Amino acid sequence: MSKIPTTVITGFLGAGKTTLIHHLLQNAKGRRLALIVNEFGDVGVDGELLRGCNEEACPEDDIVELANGCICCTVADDFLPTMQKLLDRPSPPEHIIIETSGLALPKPLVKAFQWPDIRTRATVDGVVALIDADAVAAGRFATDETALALARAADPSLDHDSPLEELYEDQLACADLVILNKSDLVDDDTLSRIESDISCDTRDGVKIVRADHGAVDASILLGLFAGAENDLEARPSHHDAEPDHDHDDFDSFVVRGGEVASIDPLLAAMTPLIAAHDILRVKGIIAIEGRPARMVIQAVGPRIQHHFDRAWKPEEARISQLVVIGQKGLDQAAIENALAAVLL
Ligand SMILES: Nc1nc2c(ncn2[C@@H]2O[C@H](COP(=O)(O)OP(=O)(O)OP(=O)(O)O)[C@@H](O)[C@H]2O)c(=O)[nH]1
Repeated sequence: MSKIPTTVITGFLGAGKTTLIHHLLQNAKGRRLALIVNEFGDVGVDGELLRGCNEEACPEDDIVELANGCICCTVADDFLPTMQKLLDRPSPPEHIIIETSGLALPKPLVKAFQWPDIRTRATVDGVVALIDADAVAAGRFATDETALALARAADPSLDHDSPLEELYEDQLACADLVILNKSDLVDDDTLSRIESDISCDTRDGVKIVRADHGAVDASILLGLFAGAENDLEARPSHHDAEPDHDHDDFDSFVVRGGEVASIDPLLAAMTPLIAAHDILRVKGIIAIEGRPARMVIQAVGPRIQHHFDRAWKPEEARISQLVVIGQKGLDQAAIENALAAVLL
C-alpha cells in the first residue's frame, strides 16, 4: 500500500500560510486534498476562511481544525487521532496538507510521522516554510541585542535568544522548500539579501522560491518526496534538548462584540494599539450593520487589511470576534478595553 503524502506548511504568524493554501485549493487540478488547520488562538479563523473555497478539491468535511494551542505541543492528544481518522476513511485523501500555527515548531510534528500507526500509511512529502519578506526586511525576527541584554540582566536564568528568532530559525532548519512570500512589498535587492541570509539557516540544496500572495504552482509545492520523518537528525532545532517545550513566550486572547456601524473606528483604534503594545497578530471577523457579508480583518505587525469575505449564513449569529496574539506580557485588559469600546 503506498503512503499518503503530507505537506507541512510552516511559517511565522501572518507569513501567508492560509493565503498560500487558498491558492493551492483553487489550483488543485483535480487532486483530492484534506486539510488540517492548526491555530494558536482558541477561535479558528483560518479554517473558517478556507472552508468552501473549493468544494471539489477539498469538501468542508475534509477540513479539520485543531484550534487552541500549537500542534507541536498537542501531537498525541489532537494530531494523531485526527490523522488516524483521515487515514481510516474508506476513501482517504490523495494528499494531506497541514497548516501549522505560526508559533509551532515543525520538528515535533514531523516526528509524529514515526508513530507506528502513521508511518506505515503516511509520509511527510515536504516541509514548506513561508517567510514574510516584509517582516524580515523590517528586522522583526532579528534579536534586539540591547533588549536581550537587559532581559538577561533582570533574569539570569534566561537561557535563550529572542523567541521570534528561534522560531524563525527552527522553521527554516526543518524546511525542504522555502517560499519567500510578500515579494510585492519588498524591492529586488532586499529580496536577494534575504535569500542569501535564509540560505545560512537552511540545509544544503533547499530551494527558495519568491511568491506574491502565496501564488506558487502546486507542482512546486507538492511531490517533493522528502520523507522528512526519516532524516530528522539533519534538521536541528533550538528545542532538541527540551522535547517538552511550551509556548510561554507568547500570549493570545479573543475579544468579542456585536455588530458595528462601520469598520473605521476599529481601524482607527487598532493602529495605535498595535504600536503601543507591540502586538504581533490580530485576525477576526466583524459584523457590519446592514451588510449581508461578513468582514475579515487581518493585522500582521503594523499592516492592517480588511475585505468582505462571504454572506452570513441565516443560522449564523452576527457577532464580531478578534484574536490578538503577542509576546508574553501583553496588557490584555488595556487592549480588551480599547477594542471593546469600538466593538460593543
Ligand atoms: N501584500 C501582501 N500581503 C499578503 C501576501 N500574502 C498574504 N498577505 C496578507 O497577509 C495577511 C496574513 O495572511 P495569512 O495567509 O492569513 O497568514 P497566515 O500565515 O495564515 O497567518 P497565521 O495563520 O495567523 O499565522 C493577510 O492580510 C493576507 O492578505 C503577499 O504576498 N503580499
